[in-house]
Amino acid sequence: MADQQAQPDRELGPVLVVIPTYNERDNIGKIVRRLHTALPDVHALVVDDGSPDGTGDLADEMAAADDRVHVMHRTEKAGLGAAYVAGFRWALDRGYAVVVEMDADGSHAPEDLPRLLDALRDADLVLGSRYVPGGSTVNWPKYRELISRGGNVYSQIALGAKVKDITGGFRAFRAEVLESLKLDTVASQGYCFQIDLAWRTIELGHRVVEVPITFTEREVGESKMSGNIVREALWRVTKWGLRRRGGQLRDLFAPKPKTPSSR
Ligand SMILES: Nc1nc2c(ncn2[C@@H]2O[C@H](COP(=O)(O)OP(=O)(O)O[C@H]3O[C@H](CO)[C@@H](O)[C@H](O)[C@@H]3O)[C@@H](O)[C@H]2O)c(=O)[nH]1
Repeated sequence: MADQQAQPDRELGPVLVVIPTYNERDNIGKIVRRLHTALPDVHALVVDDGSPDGTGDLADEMAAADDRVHVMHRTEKAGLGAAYVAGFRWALDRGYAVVVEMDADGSHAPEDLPRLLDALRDADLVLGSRYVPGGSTVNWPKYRELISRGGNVYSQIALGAKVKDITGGFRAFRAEVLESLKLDTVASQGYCFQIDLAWRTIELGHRVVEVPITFTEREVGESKMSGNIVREALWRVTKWGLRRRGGQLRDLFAPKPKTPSSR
């Protein structure tokens, strides 16, 4: 069971914030300090993919000095999705009740997390949303906003997803919901991991709500966004969408069960 010190809220239980890192040495200390100023009792797990800039070593020093900080070292850069799945398993094995996704680079404000956790009292997954009233982006290059908005519109059309920001990476899950998502079958590596998990959650009928957040472009370090990440999202969402339409067509043409009056 997770340390009781990690319990910020009697109703929700212990919270773990999973922070994936690749070359975030100049960001990780600051974001964890901000997190613990906003919510002193939550725990943080840094999932580092062998960052060449020494992020993992710095995270080890932070963990040695503060028992609310934990570190998972992975050998090589294997994508955001794989890092999160490993972090989620770690959380579930240790009995955390709430698992949060958050970037290391300050794009997501830890000061917004109390609002996400408040909303989780009446939900199973809370999405920090840039595209609901009150949400916004700051200093994001126009082309990034275009890709992000385009990805959301495409997901709405292909998957019928009703949420406005299915690609965002600041969100809070109830642990039992994560357990239900069949993490073993998650193959998404890049940012489409976000769509994958939100879509699985919606499909299972869990309660998903959006809370407005401000996403602020990082000031230090580089985004890991690439053409491959966009292409992966495109083909996976298209595949899921076609599968969904196939299912709908099958239902439409499936022989109807005979009712007693039609016999
Ligand atoms: N461990 C690990 N961490 C990674 C990897 N790739 C990225 N990260 C970490 O994941 C976080 C987000 O990566 P960025 O590359 O900074 O993301 P972004 O371009 O700002 O994209 C944001 O917006 C996307 C679109 O809405 C989101 O999908 C994404 O999650 C993120 O919030 C950062 O903490 C970064 O170090 C990886 O392969 N392995």
